[in-house]
Amino acid sequence: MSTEAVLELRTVSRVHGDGPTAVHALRAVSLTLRPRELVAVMGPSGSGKSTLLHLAGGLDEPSEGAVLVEGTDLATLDRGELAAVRRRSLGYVFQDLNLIPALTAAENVALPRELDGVRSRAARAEALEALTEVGVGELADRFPDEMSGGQQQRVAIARALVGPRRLVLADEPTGALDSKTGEDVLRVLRARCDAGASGLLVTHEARHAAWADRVVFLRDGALVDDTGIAPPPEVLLAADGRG
Ligand SMILES: Nc1ncnc2c1ncn2[C@@H]1O[C@H](COP(=O)(O)OP(=O)(O)OP(=O)(O)O)[C@@H](O)[C@H]1O
Repeated sequence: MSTEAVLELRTVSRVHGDGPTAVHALRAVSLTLRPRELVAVMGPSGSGKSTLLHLAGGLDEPSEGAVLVEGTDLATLDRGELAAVRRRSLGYVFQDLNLIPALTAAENVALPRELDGVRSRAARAEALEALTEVGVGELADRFPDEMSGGQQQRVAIARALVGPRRLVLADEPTGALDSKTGEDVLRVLRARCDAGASGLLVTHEARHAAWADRVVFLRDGALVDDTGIAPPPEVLLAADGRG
């Protein structure tokens, strides 16, 4: 297994606007994710967590610094190439799931693969595999409104993981799920990282961050700890009991 960084942020800053009203959403953040690593990002509201995730996923561009996905600086890519990296290497799980209501679970999961040129029969097979991996294989032919919130969330994770993607970006993926279902979703994410992917997980909850290998903290756009040495005590306690 390669130990090359799957994601590397090199002294990345993001400033919105300019002059006295400029907002420094991120300040000189450096962060490296290696294969199999799940890193949690915590910090108060407005500290820059979503901005970090958007930059990592090529949905936003840094004002300074560089974002590298599997060794490629995203700034060197044209629009088409960036779109291809986003489809092939990256998976997103956001709070609003963005499942397409008119498509079944399997069709939702297969869609990004078909957009990437995979034949529909092969894309469906990949989708079934991804759905089975997250424990909802038997719901493949149901529509989103025929599933519970937790089941829909698993479908969204399957869609983020389908095919050869190696980097999963999750912004509060447990959203409004009850705590049991939320834990299940994190267990799936953890298992996927153990199987070779890398994950960046934004969360407000220390017990969710406990699933991560490392926890990094943002404050006013700056990383205040990237060592994992000094997370809050509750994170350490919870990590000990990780299932
Ligand atoms: N498009 C934008 N224009 C101006 N300011 C922005 C923009 N996007 C984000 N910001 C500002 O950048 C800062 C970081 O925002 P971000 O959404 O990354 O924080 P967050 O930690 O994810 O917050 P939350 O936990 O509330 O979701 C905030 O001050 C926010 O108001």
